Amino acid sequence: MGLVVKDLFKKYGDKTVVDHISFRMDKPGVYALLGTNGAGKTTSIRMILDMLDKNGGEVIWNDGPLNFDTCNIGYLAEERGLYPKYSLMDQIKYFGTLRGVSEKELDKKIKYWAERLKVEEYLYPQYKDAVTGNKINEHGDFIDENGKVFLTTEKRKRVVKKKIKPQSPDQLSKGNQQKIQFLIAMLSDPDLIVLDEPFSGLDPVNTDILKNVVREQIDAGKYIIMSSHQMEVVEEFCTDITILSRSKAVVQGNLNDIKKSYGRVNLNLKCEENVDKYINEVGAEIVSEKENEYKIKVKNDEQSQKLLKLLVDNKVNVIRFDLSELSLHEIFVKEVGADEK
Ligand SMILES: Nc1ncnc2c1ncn2[C@@H]1O[C@H](COP(=O)(O)OP(=O)(O)OP(=O)(O)O)[C@@H](O)[C@H]1O
Repeated sequence: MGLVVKDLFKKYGDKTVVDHISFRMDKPGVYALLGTNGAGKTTSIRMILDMLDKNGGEVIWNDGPLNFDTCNIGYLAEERGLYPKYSLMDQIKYFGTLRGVSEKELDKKIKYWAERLKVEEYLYPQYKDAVTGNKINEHGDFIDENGKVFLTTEKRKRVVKKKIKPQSPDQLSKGNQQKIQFLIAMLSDPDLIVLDEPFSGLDPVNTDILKNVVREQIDAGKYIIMSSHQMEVVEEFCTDITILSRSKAVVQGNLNDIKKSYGRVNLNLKCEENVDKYINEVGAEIVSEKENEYKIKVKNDEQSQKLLKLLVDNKVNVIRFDLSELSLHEIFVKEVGADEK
């Protein structure tokens, strides 16, 4: 069981845009496909999903070729894919049916995901009191932003309902369109979830909503491929990565192993006095310093231990001596930055 991507190759005219990319997912989890703009992530994803012809390579899902017939796929594309003028609900139902969700199931699933992603107000009729403009439920009770009743119809003198129509995609913000497309991707309860820039355009609250859903899907044993420029978010989820640069894989493998291979080279040091001279003596690099609190780049463990010994021997009061590995962001910049110059 799993996904195998072998030797993917794509050319447009003379230009190679995906140059022999291979990776595999033997178990559920998140695989991150990272890279600079134009590195070939979206093209790779489309070839993996059999939405774009390849010039070479193959993609295998559970011992057979991968496509929308052989695998229950949920795909969130990078670009907006909704028809601007048609009703959102009609489109969601249309795409849900295309993905094989039965009509009976569809309404329940849409309702569930609309609640989870907090997009109900764009999909279902909303009611307002025509006199006060206050939000009311279908019985005429006053409700707050979370739909909680705070004044019942019995206690109110009169009820004047005004129905607000659900919206069409062109009336939605970029982030809400993104959430609707994510909702569509999740309708079939997919086994393979492919998210191309899932967090782009989302505010921190909605980013958290989506992160929670991703966590849940990981726990449910789903295979997830994620492409993103937001390294901190990807780092939270992924176990394995490929970093693409100019169509080629420049870094690939298990993220922990990759981090280990660079060593613990980030040192946060806090002392009770200025220790520039000791840091310079061992040849480490001061990245920043504020009130005797240093961010330092060391070459290796030997250099950091030498510094610690020097501080202790000279009776410096050390408040913090904290070594850590490179972040994914730093690895990305290190590997791809040189290529881009
Ligand atoms: N239909 C096409 N015809 C010609 N070139 C194309 C076509 N589609 C993509 N490309 C080129 O292929 C390369 C890879 O594009 P792709 O969209 O896969 O990059 P990406 O890594 O997803 O970038 P981004 O992070 O900016 O979305 C780019 O140089 C792009 O210009």
